[in-house]
Amino acid sequence: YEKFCEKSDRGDTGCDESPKNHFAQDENLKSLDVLVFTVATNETDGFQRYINSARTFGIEPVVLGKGEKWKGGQNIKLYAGGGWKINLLKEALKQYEADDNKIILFTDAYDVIFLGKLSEIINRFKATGAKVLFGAEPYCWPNVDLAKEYPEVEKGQRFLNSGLFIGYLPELYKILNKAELEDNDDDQLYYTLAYLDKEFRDSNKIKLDHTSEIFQNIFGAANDLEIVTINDKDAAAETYLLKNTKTNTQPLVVHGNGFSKLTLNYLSNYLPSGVWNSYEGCVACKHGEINLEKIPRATWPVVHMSLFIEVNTPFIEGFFSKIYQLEYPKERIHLFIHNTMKYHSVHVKNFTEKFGSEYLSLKEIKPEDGSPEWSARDLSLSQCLAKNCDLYFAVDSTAHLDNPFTLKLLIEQNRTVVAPMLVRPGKAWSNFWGALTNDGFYARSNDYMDIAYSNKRGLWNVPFINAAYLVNASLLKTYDSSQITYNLPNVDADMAFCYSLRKLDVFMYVSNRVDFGHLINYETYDITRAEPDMYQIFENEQAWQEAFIHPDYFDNLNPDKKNLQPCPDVYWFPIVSRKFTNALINMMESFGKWSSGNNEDERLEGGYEAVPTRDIHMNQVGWERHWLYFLQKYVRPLQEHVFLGYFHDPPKSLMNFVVRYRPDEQPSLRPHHDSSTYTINIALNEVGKDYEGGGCRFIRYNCSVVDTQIGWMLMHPGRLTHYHEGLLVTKGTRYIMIAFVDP
Ligand SMILES: O=C(O)CCC(=O)C(=O)O
Ligand SMILES: [Fe+2]
Repeated sequence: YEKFCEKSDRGDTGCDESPKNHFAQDENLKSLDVLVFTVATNETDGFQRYINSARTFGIEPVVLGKGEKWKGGQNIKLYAGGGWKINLLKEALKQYEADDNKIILFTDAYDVIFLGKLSEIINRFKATGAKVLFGAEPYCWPNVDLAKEYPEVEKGQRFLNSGLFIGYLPELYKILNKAELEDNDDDQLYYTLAYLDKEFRDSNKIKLDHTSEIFQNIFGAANDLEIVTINDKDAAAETYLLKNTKTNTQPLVVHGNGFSKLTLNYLSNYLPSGVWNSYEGCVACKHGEINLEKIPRATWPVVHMSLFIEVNTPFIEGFFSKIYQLEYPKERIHLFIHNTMKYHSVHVKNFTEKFGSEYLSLKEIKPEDGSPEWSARDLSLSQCLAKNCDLYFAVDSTAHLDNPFTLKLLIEQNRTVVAPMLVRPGKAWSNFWGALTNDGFYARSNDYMDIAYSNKRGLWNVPFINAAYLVNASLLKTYDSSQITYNLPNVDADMAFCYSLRKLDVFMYVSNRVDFGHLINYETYDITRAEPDMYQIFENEQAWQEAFIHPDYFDNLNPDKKNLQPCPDVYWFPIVSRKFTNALINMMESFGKWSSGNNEDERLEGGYEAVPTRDIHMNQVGWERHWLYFLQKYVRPLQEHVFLGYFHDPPKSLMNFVVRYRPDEQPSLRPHHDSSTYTINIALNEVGKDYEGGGCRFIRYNCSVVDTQIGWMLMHPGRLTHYHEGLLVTKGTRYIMIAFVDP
């Protein structure tokens, strides 16, 4: 399938296709009489990786079978191919028949990478004394019964693998012509029988690379392999080598045969040395990138953006606003929304009614439609094709794309499948898996934590992604809907999808080259509460702050900023957002059990309140822990900022409540001291609009704050100096949030 790089009608896309490797120059390459052959019908991700690794060392393999239909039989999944590979090679070598010194290196393509120079490969080959050398593996395949016919070995692997071999042309040619074989016969069996013919083996000096001097087949040997890091003081960056710790060798060609493809994918994040290093991050991820800025916006790829709301999700408004803020022309985006949650119908409606018409098209699947996740996801893939999309972009409601350039950057990355790395902040939970168990479930790779915490940045080939990812639609056009699907019995939709991609050897990349955003934790979300997002301060701190803290809050702490002081030692700060003030009022009014305003108060330890208000305590709505955390995290720093030298962490507060003043209920509060070291008093609604009158008067200073600002907080000492009263509310309802800190 095509990449944008190869689209001629897109003009100069800034594609950089050729890997450059400055330290791997092979000076001896030209003098070598070697030909490198491989077989590949399609330019898959694996093929691209193979070619890139070859070019790193200046190797240009001859690709046989390019563009043809695979004729190598059924066993493509287990071993890279069949007899067809042999017949292709035999045909290709015909033209060289008389050439005695010529050396032929054959490798599979999709699951192979080069780790070293061709001249070094030749040197090591010559040192073996073999005329033809095959790679070795621990399994006798495809015919186990032949195992006993193999010579015993002291060290290394005993059996032949046909994915990697090297030989002089005459001897190799003899092997290729030893017997007839059909295109769909097994190539490994063919070579095995040639090898097991002792007389033939000896006369043609056919050997196996038992100890992986050159060839490393991974299957069955993954535990023997280790990536070694070499920090050379004089080098610009560290180098990486593959080491076989069992044989103590450093192989030069590595083959992810059988079920070891994922191991090869892991290794190829670091190998060949130069694709990634800790100074520059990923070097290889620049290959094939495009630059959208070089293309007129009106011709930017058409994206089918599919949003999935499969769980009740905190901060869904934030989710939608980040989707809306993505830096991409909306007239190039088809929007598809699958919502299974009735609770979110109103949020979806708010978004689509306001912004839906800006998109190229809009399709919505509602909870009433009752379609299961996999079918909605499969449908969205086929919608993408029906709309002739260039790209498919899936985003789950738990994925907050904080970086507005996310979509654009992913497109520019220009990979078949790429996900922006998203994590639950401070947690190891992310939207990718570094490794898989044998039965396809989560396993942790060695580098998982380093990637999840962005200690290592790059573009990582991984076996599982979810929550947000971009798929090049040419992939969807290449395979049919039974091959790429979210529908698989007994597995959830994401796992089914990734399984289909793995089966097709499509690479899934996750990028943390920059910060893209974060994941929402939905596990404790309780939609039976009024304002459930308010209760998410612990689970989703970052989103909570974004939603509920005043946009100017952090400016309060700026040393150059003069904090407002409307009365002596009464400080005034913006602290919470309108979302917060609305939510807190709603929490209290939904609960509704306002106190009587009498002195008797059974909520208090002493049962008596000298200066009662009409109020509801935070613990009555199950929000006390949250409030105390808010005090510690957002209020305490302000206190330390203005009342110097007083430290009390965490702040204590027993009395935390919302007060309601009304002309016909309790309209004012008589002069009093608070039993606090300091008191905070947050205005929850708007004077002049929601009520008239009100405010707080500090009697000793004859100073009143009456022009209170919604979301702003007064902070004042509680005792002795700051004798105060609540002024009369003459109309409407006034709400304030009060806490007596450090009583
Ligand atoms: O109405 C005001 O702003 C003051 C309230 C107050 O002093 C209190 O609740 O202790
Ligand atoms: Fe007070």
